[in-house]
Amino acid sequence: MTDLSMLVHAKMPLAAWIIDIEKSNVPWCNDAAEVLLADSLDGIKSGQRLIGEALQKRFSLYIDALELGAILPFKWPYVSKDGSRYSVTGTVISLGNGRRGLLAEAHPSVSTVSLPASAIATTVPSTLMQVPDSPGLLTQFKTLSFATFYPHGELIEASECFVDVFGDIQHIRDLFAVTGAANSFMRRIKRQDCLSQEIRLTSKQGVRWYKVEVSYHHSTNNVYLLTHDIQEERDHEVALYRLHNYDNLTLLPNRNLLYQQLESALVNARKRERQFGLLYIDLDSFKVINDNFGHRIGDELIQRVAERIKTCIPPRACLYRLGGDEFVVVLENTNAIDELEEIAESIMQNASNTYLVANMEMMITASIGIASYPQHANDIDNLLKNADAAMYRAKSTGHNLYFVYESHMADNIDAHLTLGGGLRKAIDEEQFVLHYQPKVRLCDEEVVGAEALIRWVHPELGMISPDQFIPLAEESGLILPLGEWVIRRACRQLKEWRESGVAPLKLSVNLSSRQFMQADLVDMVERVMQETGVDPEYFELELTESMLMTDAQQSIDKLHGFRKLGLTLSIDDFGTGYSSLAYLKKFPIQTLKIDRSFINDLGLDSDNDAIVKATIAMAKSLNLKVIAEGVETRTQFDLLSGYGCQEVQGYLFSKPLCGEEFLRYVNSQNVVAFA
Ligand SMILES: Nc1nc2c(ncn2[C@@H]2O[C@H](COP(=O)(O)O[C@H]3[C@@H](O)[C@H](n4cnc5c(=O)[nH]c(N)nc54)O[C@@H]3COP(=O)(O)O)[C@@H](O)[C@H]2O)c(=O)[nH]1
Repeated sequence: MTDLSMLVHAKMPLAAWIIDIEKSNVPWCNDAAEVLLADSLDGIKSGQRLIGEALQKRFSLYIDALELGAILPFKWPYVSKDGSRYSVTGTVISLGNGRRGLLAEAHPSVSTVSLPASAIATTVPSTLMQVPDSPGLLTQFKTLSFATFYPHGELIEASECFVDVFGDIQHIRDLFAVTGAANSFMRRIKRQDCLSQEIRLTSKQGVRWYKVEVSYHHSTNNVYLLTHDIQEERDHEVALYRLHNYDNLTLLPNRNLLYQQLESALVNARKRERQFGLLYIDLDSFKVINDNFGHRIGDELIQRVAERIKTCIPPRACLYRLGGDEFVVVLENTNAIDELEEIAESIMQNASNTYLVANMEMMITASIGIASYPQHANDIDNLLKNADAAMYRAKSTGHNLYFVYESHMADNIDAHLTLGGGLRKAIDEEQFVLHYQPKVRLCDEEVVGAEALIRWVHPELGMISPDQFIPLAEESGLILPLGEWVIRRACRQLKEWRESGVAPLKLSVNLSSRQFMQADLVDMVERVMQETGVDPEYFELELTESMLMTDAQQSIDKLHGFRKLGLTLSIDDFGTGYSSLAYLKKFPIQTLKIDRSFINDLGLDSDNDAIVKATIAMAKSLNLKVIAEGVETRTQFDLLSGYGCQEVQGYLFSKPLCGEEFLRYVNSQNVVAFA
């Protein structure tokens, strides 16, 4: 049982009923009493609940006592059909016109006395106590909030508990904030005789939720009202609703509410022949922030981003957080995709700015996918899937972009998902090859090295890029055997080139983060190098800043392990992560590779130029070699040369080539080196 259901159970209303002593019937009982007394009362029907014969006899004893002037509150045990024990307390109340009744309430009992279920109403009273005579007898009633009214609503009598809760009211309408509500309530009671309802009443504590059980009894012409405060349950229900439907961190509606809004948007759009659309937003490289600064900072950034996105969308659009770094914006009643694109642009311009988090200026960008009903899908699941596919395309094309869905994008995603299944088989069947991209020395344009880049030659899908399957290999853990295969294949290739007389070239391989965390990584590399007999001086590992910063101290130990083997180490994609200068000095690395995002706009964006110049200067001061990746134009090459960069890699010289093509390329370029 959950905490909430236990609480609700504990708050179950007490069973309460009124006994008309003279008529020996029960003019009123609440729902709980109806369940509890089902076996003991004959024909429990509204207004016709008759007391059984045995009970009638016992009551006559009590009536006698009353006539002798004693007002006796009753206490008697009661055992329900399921064996639960209760202590029933009876209190004399006025039924109007000088008639008396007994208001009985059953409290769960801790008593161990076991009595048959039929012992409902009276054994001889266990406690006899003198209480003041009517009026005001009901005021003795301490635990139940109960009141009787004349049919027009004037109060006859209220229990002490009722007065504590609602104050000294004169009329039933005093319980209602609005008179109209009171009148319609009274009309309903007369129509239905009895009703049980959850409503808001004005109490001394303010307006609160109550469960009211009301009964109009024709023979006494009285209205009986019992109230249970259910505000706490309502608060818990609201809290539970919030928990299920809102994101705790950003307080934005979550996936549940997203689906609800999309379902209703779909119904409206179909009915009115309108369109609606959504933007699927995923923050770029958010993992890097979490990994480097911890989840507390990551969470704070997510909150800031959510606030920023909210300011970039029109008031009629709704923002949801799906979890992690994923958000969705829904825009209903739109007739143009342009409107969705405008929102995407506004998010990219405003959200992709700096955020002040924990006294640090942080930058984050977002990739956005757009899909709209009915152009891109006819149902909710496909609409979300297609917006996700467009977002995925934006992410794989570069960051801080948005794409509107096109049908081929879903094919890519489908392929992406089916690739996962084939990966294990592909490793077993060695469906992979390495391609090699030359690294060129700037001063003389000689090829001095290469980067080994994996490709999957899929039997049906053809050549698949590592961007598509490396993340899957990481997720599934298959990156470990795959990574080992890459290192072994690269070492063999290096050995083959050396044996066939190629001048010494430094060959680098990429390590993935999961691979870098592998406990026996250094041992594995050492084993493969010994096995293949490669000269460690010509073998290099490329690692990213985020990998190293995840656990900087452990990284330093691991890097020293590699250095002891004699190989060199390079930081890849430099500038995109968050490595600090202090750590850079401690990492035993030899090379910085400037990320191609800085090279793209070289000469066009003064900020990028400044970053590249500063990186080169810093690398020099740390005695590190600098290589620039993604060099595609002569202008970029010349600028890098002017800034003092030592090596370049990029399409200006060559795309990654298969082993044979690479050899041909090197032979054609390095006339001098391969004498
Ligand atoms: N863990 C491993 N990761 C690997 C391995 N092989 C590759 N990768 C990573 O996959 C990413 C994509 O690689 P790829 O598609 O091979 O792209 C590389 C180059 O083709 C591309 N490049 C190089 N020059 C240019 C250029 O001038 N323009 C341009 N648009 N692209 C260019 O860059 C990729 C190399 O990047 P990097 O590794 O950062 O030097 C990529 O992240 C690979 O790292 C593997 O075996 N294991």
